[in-house]
Amino acid sequence: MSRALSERLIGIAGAGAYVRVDPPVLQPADVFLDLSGEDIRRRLFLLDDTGGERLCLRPDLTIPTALAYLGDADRAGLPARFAYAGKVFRQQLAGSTRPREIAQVGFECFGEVDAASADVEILGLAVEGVRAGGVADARLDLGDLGLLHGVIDGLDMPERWRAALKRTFWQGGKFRALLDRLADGDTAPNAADRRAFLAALSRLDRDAAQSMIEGVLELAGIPQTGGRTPGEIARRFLDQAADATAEPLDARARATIEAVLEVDGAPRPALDRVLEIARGAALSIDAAADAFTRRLDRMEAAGLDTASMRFSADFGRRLEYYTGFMFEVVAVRGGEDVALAGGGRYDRLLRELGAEVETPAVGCAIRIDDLARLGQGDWA
Ligand SMILES: N[C@@H](Cc1c[nH]c[nH+]1)C(=O)O
Repeated sequence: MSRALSERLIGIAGAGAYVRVDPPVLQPADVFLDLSGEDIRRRLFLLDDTGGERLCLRPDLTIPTALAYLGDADRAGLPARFAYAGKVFRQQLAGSTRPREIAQVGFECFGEVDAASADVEILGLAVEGVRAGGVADARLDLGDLGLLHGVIDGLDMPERWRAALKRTFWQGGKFRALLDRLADGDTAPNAADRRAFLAALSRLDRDAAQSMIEGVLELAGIPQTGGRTPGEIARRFLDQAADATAEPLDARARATIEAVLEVDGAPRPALDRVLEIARGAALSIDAAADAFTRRLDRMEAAGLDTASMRFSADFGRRLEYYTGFMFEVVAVRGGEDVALAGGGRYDRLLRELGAEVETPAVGCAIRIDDLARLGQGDWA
């Protein structure tokens, strides 16, 4: 890891504005299993402490920074800004050439009520950081969960489906398979048998069915698969049972979601297109659209050229704690996109970690090794 580059980037936040933190590499695993999403949880390096505690190597520094903030009684509830430099650890699939150890410099801003200005402050640090690392031709990709959630929340469907759509909207094939299942039902070859089984399950008392399935899994010696506990697997079974007997997703609702997710391009015209689709489906997403516009106004006031940015409604990141604005700073080399920095807004995470008051948050991380490799500077 290029220490010189890390130090230089930490410095761009300005002396004193961001407090430097250095959270432990070993973290309690459960928090990450619960809050960072399925993709990261499959990539966790898990370890058992002899004391019985389940630990992991930190897969990111946002959650450890939030935990450090919440652990400091003098600070909790007050706005605070933190900077860090360190490695995160993620398992890679067999054959992947992606690194397991990733050096990051990051910035987190907690408790700032002016969301648009905090978003732009963080975006500005990422852009400036990448430029300071010697990459001057990076592109900015933007996403916004607010718009998509506004649309999904306005459509008629069970709450569980909304949550599933929000979790998978950026995952291409997996998302299409989910839409197919919600709209057409289960069409797998053994669908009739599965349906009969799931329908029988859905008639049982939920708690009794849950403990029965958990019992079967434990009896079969399946303690945990793909990072899921028997309890979670049982819950998913029961959810599928409920889905199998629910009214299918309406064709118009499906078409609306698909049309929104196709929107891609410069942010202002893209927003107009999303609004047009929402209006056509009699949905009101004014609050999300206003927040989006306010943020663009702030970006322009800060001297950023929004017309050259690329908004995609299906832009998503692997981490599931994001709740609104998301972005990546991307360089193209040899025809390949290399994401040098990324981040976004995560307004629920601190509450989920135990904060006593609403604590909006936004942050970003810059990937140091890729930046040092691509940049013009001599950072070795
Ligand atoms: N932790 C995220 C970046 C981020 C910081 N804050 C919010 N997001 C990552 O590893 O990509």
